Amino acid sequence: MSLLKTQKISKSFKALQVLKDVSLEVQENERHVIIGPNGAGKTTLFNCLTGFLPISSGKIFLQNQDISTMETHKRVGLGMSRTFQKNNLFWNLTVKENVYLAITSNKPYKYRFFKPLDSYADIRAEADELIEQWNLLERKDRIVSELSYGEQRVLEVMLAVALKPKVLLLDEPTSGMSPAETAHTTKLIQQLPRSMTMVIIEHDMDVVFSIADRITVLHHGELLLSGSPDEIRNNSQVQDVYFGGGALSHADD
Ligand SMILES: Nc1ncnc2c1ncn2[C@@H]1O[C@H](COP(=O)(O)OP(=O)(O)OP(=O)(O)O)[C@@H](O)[C@H]1O
Repeated sequence: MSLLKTQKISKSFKALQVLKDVSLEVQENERHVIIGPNGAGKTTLFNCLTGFLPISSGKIFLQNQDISTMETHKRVGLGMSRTFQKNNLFWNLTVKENVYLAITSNKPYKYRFFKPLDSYADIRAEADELIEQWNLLERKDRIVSELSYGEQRVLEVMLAVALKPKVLLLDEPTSGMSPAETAHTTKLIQQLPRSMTMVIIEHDMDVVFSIADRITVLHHGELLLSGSPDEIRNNSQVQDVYFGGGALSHADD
């Protein structure tokens, strides 16, 4: 069953058409990676899916519900969570405090403002487990602005995961990470529950081919091809038009 579907969506910024009749289907439990050259329209597609930008035409469905004009916070309420290419964190709070806030935003309202969040044992335990899994234990009490860029990216992915979304949208999750952070983050993404459907924009082909069940190639705002990793790797149009031939052969499956 398709969880997230677009029907011929287009997006223009004045005279510039950035998305052209994009019809994309993301199946439930799928890890769907969007690739394409710089400026292909990948982030714009994410902004349209999540409601940060209104589409110019077409329709978007989440679990068969038409969400084309729905506000972002309502889409979040239906189970969408995303990260941004640039970090979107509470800079003056600690790592731990950022995690507490992400976790409580997903819980029924029982956490009162006059009681510190870390006095709740259930929140503390859930936060500690996440922080340890994502290798940020030593940074737990640091203010976010003191972390390295790579650590901030790790934290942002972790916060999106903490919301336990139905569909997780990650915009270049490993960009700016060190090779070790990239490897660790890729492994953790692979280990996330299958019930968490994912749409991921990624440039690093090793990461793409180690995560993707299905890949969509965007080119000049159009959907060039959606297919299995092998279909994408072996497609001559993808090779010639986008990768200039041969570039995909370096990636491991
Ligand atoms: N708010 C905006 N106003 C005008 N043009 C925009 C806006 N946002 C994006 N664009 C343009 O839309 C095109 C696609 O941009 P987008 O960021 O979606 O591409 P991308 O595939 O995500 O690229 P990259 O891989 O470099 O992140 C670019 O030409 C960009 O300049």
